[in-house]
Amino acid sequence: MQWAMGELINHPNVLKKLRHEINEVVGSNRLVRESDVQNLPYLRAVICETLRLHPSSPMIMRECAEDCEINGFLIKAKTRVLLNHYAIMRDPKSWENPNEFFPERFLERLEEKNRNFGYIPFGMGRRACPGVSLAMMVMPTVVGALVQCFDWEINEGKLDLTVGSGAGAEMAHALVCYPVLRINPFDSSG
Ligand code: HEM
Repeated sequence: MQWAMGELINHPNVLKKLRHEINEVVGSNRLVRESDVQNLPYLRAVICETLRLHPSSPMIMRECAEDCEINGFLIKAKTRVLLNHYAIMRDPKSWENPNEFFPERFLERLEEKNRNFGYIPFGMGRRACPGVSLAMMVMPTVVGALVQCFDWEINEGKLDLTVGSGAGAEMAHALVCYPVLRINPFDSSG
């Protein structure tokens, strides 16, 4: 979620478009709810694009159950294979301008990308993440509420969103931003 907020702050046009969608669908008299998520395609696209660029598990591991051949390479049984999600989801063969934060790409043709294993922030197969439904409900709701209720100020012109060198590909620099109240959906007097 901090990557989503960082990308939104660095892409004011995306933030504006997202806020417009939330204003249209939810309005300002109540907070974004989980049940709104299905009616907020651009919000979902923002979360999908964030997970593409910043998967929380950039690498996963598998152990071969039996000898197999992949692209002409013999992989012996019991070999441990690392899958690089981070690289797969930035592969220029699957993604146009792969390093660019562009949520619109998820408004169409997502299924096709899934089938080609080009988009796997939650892994794939029988050990894929069982928390995907919960995550894809909670993250949009929280990010949606943060965008709905607050403007976000930062110290300099742009945030430094360099990816850190750790195995979790976390932020190299802590996200520092300041909320400024826009609307208070709990304020019945307004
Ligand atoms: C943005 C949120 C999340 C992301 C990006 C994520 C991503 C992943 C990934 C990539 C894996 C490895 C899948 C594989 O090996 O193919 C995984 C496994 C797992 N995740 Fe998540 N996850 C998220 C949230 C959650 C939540 C909310 C829960 C539980 C409430 C959860 C529970 C698990 C469990 C139990 C596994 C191990 C599954 C297994 O080995 O069979 N995850 N997750």
